[in-house]
Formats: sequence, C-alpha cells, structure tokens
Amino acid sequence: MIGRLNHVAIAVKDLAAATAVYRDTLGAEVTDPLPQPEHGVTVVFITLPNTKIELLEPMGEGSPIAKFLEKAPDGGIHHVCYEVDDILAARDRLKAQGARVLGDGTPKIGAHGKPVLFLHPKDFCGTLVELEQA
Ligand SMILES: CC[C@H](C(=O)O)C(=O)SCCNC(=O)CCNC(=O)[C@H](O)C(C)(C)COP(=O)(O)OP(=O)(O)OC[C@H]1O[C@@H](n2cnc3c(N)ncnc32)[C@H](O)[C@@H]1OP(=O)(O)O
Ligand SMILES: [Co+2]
Repeated sequence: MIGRLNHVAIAVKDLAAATAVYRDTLGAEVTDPLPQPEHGVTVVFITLPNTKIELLEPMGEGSPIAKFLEKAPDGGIHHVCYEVDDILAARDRLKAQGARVLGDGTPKIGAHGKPVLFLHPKDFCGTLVELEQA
C-alpha cells in the first residue's frame, strides 16, 4: 500500500530560525514560508535529492501541533508522510483493519495540492503517519 517517503515533518516554534539552520548551517535548498490556514500551520519545505523535510510552525488558535510543541519546546520530528496510489482505497482498507483515521476521514488538500489523511500515532508505532495521494 504505502509507496515513496514524501516527507518527514519537523515541528518548530520558530520557523524562520529553523529555516536558517537548514539553509545556512546545512546548506539546503528551502522554500519561502507557505501559510496553510486550513491545517493550522505555516510550512517550509527543504528539498533533498531523495525526499523532503517539512518544517511546521503553529498558525492561529487551536493549531494541531501546539500541544506537541508544549511537550517538546525545542521542536522535534512530528510525522512522516508516505505516498499512496489511491488514498480513498487506502483509507477504507486501513479502517477495515481497525486503524484510526483522524478527522472525519475525508481527505484534505495538503501543502502539495494533493489529498492527505492522517493516521493515529497510537496505531503506528507511536508515529503520526500522513498519507498523500501520489
Ligand atoms: C499543510 C498540510 C501539511 C502537509 O504535509 O500537507 C501537514 O503535514 S499539516 C500537519 C499538521 N496537522 C496534523 O498534524 C493533523 C493530524 N494531527 C492531529 O490530529 C493531532 O496532532 C493528533 C490527534 C495526532 C494529536 O493531538 P494532540 O496534539 O491534541 O495530542 P493528544 O493528547 O490528543 O495525543 C494523543 C496521543 O498521541 C500522542 N501524539 C500526539 N502527537 C503526536 C505525534 N506527532 N507523534 C507521536 N505521538 C503523538 C500524544 O503524546 C498522546 O499520547 P499519550 O501517550 O496519550 O500522551
Ligand atoms: Co506533512
């Protein structure tokens, strides 16, 4: 079912500072900040030869990453995103296996303009999993 690793996401309190670390200290190619109000985050993507890093900063009230950052003020790996060929078929198969799909199960459009879903970390080795339609 899961295919390519699309990105690894790191939640941070200060997006500009984290972007500078990747751009200046690690010499990586970074995007401009991309506000994602429907997801409650602002993101920056770091393009690597074989995948991406997604830096996430909370945006607005009730950001889904706020609590994560309360527990990890320095930031940390927040989720991994795998590509799937058919996100609705993947969702239905996962639900049939008893996995928890977050939200009402309707994919939202993610930062790449593709449908995305999230799976509960408690069902996936303590790791928040994002699925993105390839
Ligand atoms: C623009 C889209 C972009 C893209 O790539 O396209 C994105 O990636 S948007 C990313 C931000 N959006 C989301 O993360 C949406 C899905 N996330 C959620 O719905 C919540 O974050 C949730 C339900 C995973 C966690 O909710 P909350 O932070 O309120 O904490 P809880 O106390 O409810 O957590 C329950 C339980 O899970 C543990 N937990 C929480 N977050 C993570 C995590 N990132 N990785 C691993 N484990 C996590 C938390 O510690 C709790 O465990 P417990 O043992 O009960 O303490
Ligand atoms: Co993501």
